Amino acid sequence: MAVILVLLGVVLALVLLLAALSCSQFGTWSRKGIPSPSWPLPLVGHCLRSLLQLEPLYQNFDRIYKMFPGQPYVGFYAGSSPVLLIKDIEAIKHITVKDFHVFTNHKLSPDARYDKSLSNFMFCLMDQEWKSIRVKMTPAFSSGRLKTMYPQVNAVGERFLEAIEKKKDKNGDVAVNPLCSFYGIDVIGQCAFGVESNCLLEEGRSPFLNAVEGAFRFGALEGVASSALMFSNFAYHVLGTSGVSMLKEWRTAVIRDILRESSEHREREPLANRDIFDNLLSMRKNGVPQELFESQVYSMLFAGSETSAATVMFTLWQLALNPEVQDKLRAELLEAREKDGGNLSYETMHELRYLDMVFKETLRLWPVMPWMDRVASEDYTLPGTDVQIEKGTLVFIPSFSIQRDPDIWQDPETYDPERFSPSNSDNLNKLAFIPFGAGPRACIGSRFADMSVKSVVSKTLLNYEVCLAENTPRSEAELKINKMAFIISLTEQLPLRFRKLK
Ligand code: HEM
Repeated sequence: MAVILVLLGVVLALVLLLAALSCSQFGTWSRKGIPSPSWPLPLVGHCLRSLLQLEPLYQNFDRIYKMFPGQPYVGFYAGSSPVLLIKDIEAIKHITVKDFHVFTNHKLSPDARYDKSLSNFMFCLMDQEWKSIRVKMTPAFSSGRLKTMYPQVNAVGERFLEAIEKKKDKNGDVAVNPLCSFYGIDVIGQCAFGVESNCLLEEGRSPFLNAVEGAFRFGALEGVASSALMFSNFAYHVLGTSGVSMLKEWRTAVIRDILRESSEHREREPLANRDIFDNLLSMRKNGVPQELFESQVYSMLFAGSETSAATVMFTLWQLALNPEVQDKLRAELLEAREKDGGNLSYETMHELRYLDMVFKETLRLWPVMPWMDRVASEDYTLPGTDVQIEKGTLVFIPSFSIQRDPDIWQDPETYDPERFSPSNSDNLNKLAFIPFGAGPRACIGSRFADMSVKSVVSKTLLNYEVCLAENTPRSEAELKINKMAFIISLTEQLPLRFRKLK
């Protein structure tokens, strides 16, 4: 009994010590005169609701954003870390573009001792190492390369239509989110992994899907490790040394085997038209080490599949909620298809103005990566202000909140593609539309995402009227948002009704 009491005493003392240490920076924002919500809590700062999984992180940040209307910056504490939330658009331009050399890196840069593969992902690489990989990967996303991948993407889109037919019930209802996820994985699998994955039609039987899910579906422990990495270096190292990390090597073993096979296959049977995977293979041939090469392949899959899938899902849902927008878009698509002799070409698809407006409006309301971060690599003063950002400070750019800010957007909660019409361009603050980030570190795959989302949405509308099913959520409040994920995703199936067009 006495031993137990002593042990409990030691644990309690340790927790109290940790709690006290975690508060050591809590005076940062008041010292600087930067507005900040009151009462940060030991160990969690202002993120208690997210840690208790009552709301996803982006909603937590959105609450903080809205607490200080009219203020350009807000300081808060994520765990023990002081974070500067930037609301001012000019300051965002400075951080992401003009003074990029100071804010080159993300905080999410895992320690290679615990997270070897992940620490080599393009998103996590730092400084020169990041630059060297980014430069090598950029040609994979040129217009010419995208055009040559368009037929491959279209072929996956055809399978999306087949999957709708296969899945729909007697009312024509289909849970659309799994199909969108399979579409996202098949497209990236095909163009960046060199595999004919066909998750759309094979579903559970697809070995590629099983491998991807095995490697990248994070559980609660991995979620804790990623939050710890973001918000408490100390907690991340404690977890790492105890064997808890985000992406365990054994998890990637199966997917690594598939990659080995697909690399050998591509070398034996090269494609006539080069794709992202060819670019990755050339990189390896030209001296990029195997581990770094593998991580770039995984990072395409990781960063490119669920993001595009969620965008397809939100677009179809918004079109079902807004039938007049859907009709207008279909009219544009039908006219273009007729002019093109029955098939939408790559060039035509990119000329379709209303399709682009719909794509942008969906990403304005649903930027599936709802915030971005940067870390200051040296002491920095925000131009035109006396706001000092010390070396090592974490800076957040809350795209979700900015893209719904009523001081920037008229009637921001309304889905209205017309706000992106050319006639409205004078009223639009383009810098406040940042679903793909901004500056040299913006999403490398944005144009690929544009192509793959528009392609499958066009195909769907040319073949189906997309309607609300009985149990489709009618409003945002009814959506069951995943409270654990960094990207915006749903925890429940989203049914939509598909009526075949004559
Ligand atoms: C609608 C779909 C997508 C959205 C909304 C999206 C959004 C983003 C955002 C916000 C960032 C961070 C940008 C920043 O910090 O400034 C990012 C980075 C990245 N994205 Fe995407 N993305 C999408 C699709 C894709 C696709 C299809 C690929 C690959 C084929 C991709 C690959 C990447 C990579 C590798 C990075 C890290 C870039 C770097 O650190 O240099 N993304 N994405």
